[in-house]
Amino acid sequence: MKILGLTGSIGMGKSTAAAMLRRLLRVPVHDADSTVHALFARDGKAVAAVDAAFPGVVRGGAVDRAALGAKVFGDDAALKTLEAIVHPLVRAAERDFLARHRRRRTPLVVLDIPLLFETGGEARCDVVAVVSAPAFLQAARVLARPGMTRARLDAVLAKQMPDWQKRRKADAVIPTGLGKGPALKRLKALVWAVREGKWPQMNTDRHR
Ligand SMILES: CC(C)(COP(=O)(O)OP(=O)(O)OC[C@H]1O[C@@H](n2cnc3c(N)ncnc32)[C@H](O)[C@@H]1O)[C@@H](O)C(=O)NCCC(=O)NCCS
Ligand SMILES: Nc1ncnc2c1ncn2[C@@H]1O[C@H](COP(=O)(O)OP(=O)(O)OP(=O)(O)O)[C@@H](O)[C@H]1O
Repeated sequence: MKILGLTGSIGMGKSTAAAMLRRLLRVPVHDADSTVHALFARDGKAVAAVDAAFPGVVRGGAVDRAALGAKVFGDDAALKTLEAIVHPLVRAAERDFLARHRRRRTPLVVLDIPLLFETGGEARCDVVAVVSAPAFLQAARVLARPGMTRARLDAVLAKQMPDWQKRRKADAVIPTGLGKGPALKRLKALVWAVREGKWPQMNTDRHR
């Protein structure tokens, strides 16, 4: 089974690319962000631990993500505490997903992980694709979200590897600044190449 890692900085179009892979190209996708959302929902596995570490952010039995985000982006120690709670649970869900698809002999799966390079996740992938768009488009997309401010965007960006570095480490770059058609075309070509074993044309930087 081949594992394609999908990553990209905030607002670069990762969720859109993941939806294309899943719905249009029929590749099973494991989405780290939605795993986190499930862990934080009512009865989610991380609710009690988050409540203990960040009093006041659990409301009605679920984690208020906006309130938690306001506490952790800009406070390195708090973000580390949160990551220590969340990341092992996300990894466990990912392991279950991979084991299920290995049993089914699925030829190709996607791991959609926002912090793939930041957490060394490329070691678990055969090929890594990065979604990327110019910074002005990224900012416009993110600032259009309700409750988002320039300061919050800067605080998140400060905790992520810069886009240029991700592009340099990736095996493939999916442009998302040119519209959905070109992004889908590139994803389609990539999926075909990985399935056929015509990839990777190894990016040696990644393996140094
Ligand atoms: C702080 C939280 C509650 C904010 O939730 P919210 O729904 O408002 O935002 P969302 O999850 O969509 O993230 C917004 C952007 O921030 C980025 N981001 C999220 N967590 C981190 C982090 N630990 N470091 C850097 N960037 C991050 C995401 O990639 C995304 O681009 C949430 O992001 C979270 O729990 N983060 C810690 C867990 C984590 O590391 N998740 C990343 C993938 S496992
Ligand atoms: N290929 C594309 N062409 C045009 N618009 C796009 C493309 N990909 C994404 N977008 C738009 O950019 C915005 C952000 O996309 P998306 O939610 O997929 O980003 P993301 O990387 O998942 O963000 P985050 O990491 O913050 O969750 C959305 O409004 C989406 O419609």
